[in-house]
Amino acid sequence: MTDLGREMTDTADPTTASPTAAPRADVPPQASRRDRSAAAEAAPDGITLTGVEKRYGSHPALDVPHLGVPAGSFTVVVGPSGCGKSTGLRIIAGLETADRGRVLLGGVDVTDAPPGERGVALVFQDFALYPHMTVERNIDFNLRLAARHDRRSGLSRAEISTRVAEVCAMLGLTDLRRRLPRQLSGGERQRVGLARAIVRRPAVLLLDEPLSSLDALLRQRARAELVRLHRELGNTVVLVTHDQLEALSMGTNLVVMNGGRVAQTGPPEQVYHRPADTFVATFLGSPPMNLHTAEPTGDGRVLTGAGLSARLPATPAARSGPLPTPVLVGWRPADGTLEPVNEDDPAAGSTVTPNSAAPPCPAGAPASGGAPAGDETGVVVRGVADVVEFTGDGTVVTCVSAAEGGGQWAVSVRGRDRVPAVGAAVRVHVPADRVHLFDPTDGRRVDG
Ligand SMILES: Nc1ncnc2c1ncn2[C@@H]1O[C@H](COP(=O)(O)OP(=O)(O)OP(=O)(O)O)[C@@H](O)[C@H]1O
Repeated sequence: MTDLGREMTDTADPTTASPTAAPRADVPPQASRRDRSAAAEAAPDGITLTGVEKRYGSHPALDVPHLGVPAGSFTVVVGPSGCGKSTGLRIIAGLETADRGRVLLGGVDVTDAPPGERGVALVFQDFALYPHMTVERNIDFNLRLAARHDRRSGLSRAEISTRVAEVCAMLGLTDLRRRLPRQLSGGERQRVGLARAIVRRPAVLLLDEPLSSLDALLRQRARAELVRLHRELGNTVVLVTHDQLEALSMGTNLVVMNGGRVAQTGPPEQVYHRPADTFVATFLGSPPMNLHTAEPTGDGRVLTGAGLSARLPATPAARSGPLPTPVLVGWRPADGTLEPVNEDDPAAGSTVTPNSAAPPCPAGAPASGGAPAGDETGVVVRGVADVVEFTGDGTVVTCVSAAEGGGQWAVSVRGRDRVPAVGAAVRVHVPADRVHLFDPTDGRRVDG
């Protein structure tokens, strides 16, 4: 038996899926495998889940009434451990069967199709490589298999060799090409798994934490390469991650999951700046969004809480009806600006130490310790610096509220701006357009 002949007996591995691509919307569900694959190569398409539910025993792992992954998008799925991210990916790949619901790839119902016929490539966190094959053979295996099956549409030896060389260079594997998987570190094995999937240029690429074992530098490189690859291929990528930076920076589309459900979807900027509820608001962003309980007074434009006062604009965009009482006031640590503390402020009296060569606090800023001055809108919070953490490109100052019951909150100080010393009184202003309002009873956003 030739090498390839021996390798071909190993094709039971579902993670290698089909060497072709995903089906297309204009191909009917009953289309043959060959038709689906040919159409898919011409135009990759999106993914739709409808009414998908999955339980393990009595535990509901996934409950997705509807989720659309746009064709050609780079969709990042993020959420806490155990929220159903991998289960969803495995159901799309056909490695897991949903209890109910349908999975459509490019409008074609593949719910009952085996993994190998779905035209997707899936890369796991712990991708299983063929132990008896070198790195190079692991990577080019599916391409050689496809070429062997279909000599007309398969790639030539030279084309395969070029693609493998490209992908090895991209993932820093060139010098490891002759090694066996057992001679690689965990991170190197993971890179081979990734190379093996992307070398096929699949129309749908599913990535389950594919970068988690890489060191910071390689991870940064692989991130950029994946984004570039997606731009070049225009395929549909779904990447599962725990990593905030990956979630916000890599994708064109973000899916935030919580407890088996989709909490919010949309472009990353939109989800970050307009979180639908307190879960999304506090899950995305580091440090997380600060939340304070406050009571609207008068016409609802003025809010007061422990160590907090706020004045909202007269006509807040898209807000309908009165605010709930109490209401949760949210702001991101990076949206707050340190202001000078008035000597009369009950929390004042401590000093502020400058960073070396740092500019002073903003000149001309209102110096009152209470509500935003004059007609100014926004939120003012007051507290005492408790923990000061240097993060490289800034500093995070965690403060204890100036008033009892106001809890803790954090403000990010950019670059070399002045940083309060531990124990210093701190006053932070947040502009009105950076303030988020939520209903404490269900956590839903109430300001549009
Ligand atoms: N084979 C299984 N048997 C029983 N329970 C399972 C099985 N697979 C997953 N689960 C449970 O289903 C839920 C969802 O698991 P899943 O692996 O999809 O979560 P996840 O969001 O990918 O988590 P992580 O980020 O930790 O990988 C979890 O509570 C998990 O314990």
